[in-house]
Amino acid sequence: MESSRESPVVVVDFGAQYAQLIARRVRELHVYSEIVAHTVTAAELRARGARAVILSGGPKSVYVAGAPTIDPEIFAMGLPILGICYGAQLMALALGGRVERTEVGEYGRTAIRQTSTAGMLLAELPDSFASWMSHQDTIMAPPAGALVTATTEQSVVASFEDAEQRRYGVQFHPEVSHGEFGREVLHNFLFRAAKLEPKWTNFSIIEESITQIRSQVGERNVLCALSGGVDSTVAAVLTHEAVGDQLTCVFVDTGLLREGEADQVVSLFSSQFHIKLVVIDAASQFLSSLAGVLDPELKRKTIGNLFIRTFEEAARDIDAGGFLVQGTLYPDVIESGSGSAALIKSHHNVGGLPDDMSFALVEPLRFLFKDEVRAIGVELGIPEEMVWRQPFPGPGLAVRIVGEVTEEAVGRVRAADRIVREEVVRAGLARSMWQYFAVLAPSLRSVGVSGDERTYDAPIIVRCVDSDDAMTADWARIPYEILDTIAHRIVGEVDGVNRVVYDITSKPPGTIEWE
Ligand SMILES: Nc1ncnc2c1ncn2[C@@H]1O[C@H](COP(=O)(O)OP(=O)(O)OP(=O)(O)O)[C@@H](O)[C@H]1O
Ligand SMILES: O=c1[nH]c(=O)c2[nH+]cn([C@@H]3O[C@H](COP(=O)(O)O)[C@@H](O)[C@H]3O)c2[nH]1
Ligand SMILES: NC(=O)CC[C@H](N)C(=O)O
Ligand SMILES: [Mg+2]
Repeated sequence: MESSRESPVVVVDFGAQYAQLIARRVRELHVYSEIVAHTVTAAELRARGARAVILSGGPKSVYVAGAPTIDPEIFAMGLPILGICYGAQLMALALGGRVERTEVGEYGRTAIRQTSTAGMLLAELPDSFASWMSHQDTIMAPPAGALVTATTEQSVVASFEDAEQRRYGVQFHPEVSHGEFGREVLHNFLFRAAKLEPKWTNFSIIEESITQIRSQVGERNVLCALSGGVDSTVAAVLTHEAVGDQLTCVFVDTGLLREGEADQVVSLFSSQFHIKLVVIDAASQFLSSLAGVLDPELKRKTIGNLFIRTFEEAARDIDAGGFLVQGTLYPDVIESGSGSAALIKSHHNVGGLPDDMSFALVEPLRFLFKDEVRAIGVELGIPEEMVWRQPFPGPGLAVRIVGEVTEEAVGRVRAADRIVREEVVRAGLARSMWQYFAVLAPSLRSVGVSGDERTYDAPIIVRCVDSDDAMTADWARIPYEILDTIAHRIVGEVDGVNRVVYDITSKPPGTIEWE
């Protein structure tokens, strides 16, 4: 059976972090997919021509009052349904199974074991593999009549299926890049269980974006917030293709950048592109506005505000037409708490924007993930060193200081960051890791001894992670000798630091940055 824009696989969103990722994975398997809110009715699904339904994860617990539910008629439509995490829990609850809060949650890599060979969803997969989990609640009994096809140490029911009713559920997340065989699980659902055909082909994102920018901007001038990172560089190049010289890029030196960053960005950008670039030094405003700010959300909002006020000032100078291009990606949007998704952190360029902002936003990458943007960057001929630069957040070193941002703290974390980068590059590991950096916890002091003297100083946390899209991440297994060199250099070269620790938390349950 074909799936097209007229007959999609519908992802029902319960406030998931990963709903967009599910739809993307389905489309990558050449089946058209779109997302709807959990308030969708059976009649609406019928009207949309839905061919199959995927119920997403979500932050709530299915058994609490007010938790999002679904029109029960959807289960009676005869459509193939796959529940993922919250979605699977909801199916269990609605269809005669049982869900309970357990004492031990499962977060990140989790070994899963098949308990039946009769199932379709895990067909042709190894008996045991590493799934990726993010849950506290557990399905104790599957829907009535369903077969339990896998378990883990903590999950009585890690997957279930009822082939006759065409209902399938997984506690793990096949859509994230960190688990093994996720693609195969979705493949089995779409092609074995739902019997769809892989006929849909993706549109050209580059062509569509250029057309879209042109029609949004028209003849007016436009300003682009340029950080030198891959997202804003791609956004700038797409906009330049669309409206040429109507574009001016603005790079803000926030005083929260890495060592040498401002000069490097400006010289690399100017040497590669013929696009107008304005540089604004706003370091003293950023530092003074952050004085006394301890709360990470307030910090992020303060920074988001300042960025916009800085762009507004720049816009007055260059007669910008009221448009601001940003390299916003989907993770920035979802983590900032869009729709029914929980707020994880306000990214400065989304949740950190002031309410009274006068710009209309131009965000060609808003529904994409970084690995997709990198692929576009390569296609646009953007140099490798820009495409593969490690991501650096707009709020910069401010979210790598756990506590107040002072000039002294910025100096310390900047020096430690330089050491981490130098050693990672020297070891030839830069390209293999997603991000590698230092975090300073100035108020968490510990006792040390150096040169026979007592010290009472702050620790530096070294954070190196592997990821494809920042939605999930794992700590990088970098060789001990490199960690050892980094640690020695940091305590030897950075003032006020007497201890170095390595962060071995995956995302989930951690995030990549500390604030
Ligand atoms: N220093 C800056 N000056 C101007 N704009 C900025 C600056 N830092 C961030 N931005 C804007 O905020 C957006 C989001 O920042 P983000 O760090 O997510 O993307 P990026 O810097 O383009 O890419 P990367 O994630 O690879 O660092 C950027 O795309 C850019 O539009
Ligand atoms: O431009 C940005 N503005 C922000 O406010 C922001 N917060 C986090 N990040 C980056 O986003 C990715 C996911 O971060 P977390 O796992 O810490 O949520 C990681 O790559 C982070 O470095 C940001 N980028
Ligand atoms: N990722 C999810 O869907 C989580 C579901 C639910 N909130 C739990 O903790 O079990
Ligand atoms: Mg950046």
